[in-house]
Amino acid sequence: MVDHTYETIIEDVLDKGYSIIDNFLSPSTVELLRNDLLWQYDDDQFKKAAIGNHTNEVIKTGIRGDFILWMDETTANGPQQLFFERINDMVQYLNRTCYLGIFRKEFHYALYPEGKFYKRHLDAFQNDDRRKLSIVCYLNEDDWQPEHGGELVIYLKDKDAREKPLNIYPFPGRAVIFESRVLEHEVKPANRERLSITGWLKTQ
Ligand SMILES: O=C(O)CCC(=O)C(=O)O
Ligand SMILES: [Fe+2]
Repeated sequence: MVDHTYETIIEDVLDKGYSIIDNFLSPSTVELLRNDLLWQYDDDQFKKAAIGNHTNEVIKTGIRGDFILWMDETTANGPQQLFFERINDMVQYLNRTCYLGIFRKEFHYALYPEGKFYKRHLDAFQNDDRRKLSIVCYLNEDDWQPEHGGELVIYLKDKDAREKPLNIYPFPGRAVIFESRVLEHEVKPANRERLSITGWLKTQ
């Protein structure tokens, strides 16, 4: 059966390299995940995010200032299961219709304290290019406004190859999907805590 949301995602990513999907997660799922994130954060389960992967990771607060907690699907609690069901449904569709060959994924919760940011970067590692698609899902409060900041800026190119940044606000329920190896992006500081799930669909 044709799913219009997924078809739009596929078309967007092929055309433009990214897709923005509002209501990717329902308000009730966002609230459950937000409460779970905050509970785990208060329980000291998060660690300072590092740059690089397991073999060469370093903490550089001048580059990124968020705290993360990796999510394990095999031990997922109720809210996390809702999240993985949503992702798995999408991945199955992408694999079936586009032969994307995604059979691994990794996701983490992220909390950016007020004023923290993640400087311009690419999500693919120098020593590992298995990350194909990056996905960010925002878990912020319903009253998040543009003046709270915290934009995801993606650096697009216009048809003359001139750089054209696009600001995307982290509204709750919204997901942004983009090609990990292609699109440079950054997270601007917000004037309140900024909550999300970030992850990658991988080919191996
Ligand atoms: O939170 C976002 O909007 C993007 C996060 C990001 O770029 C990353 O974790 O690699
Ligand atoms: Fe990133």
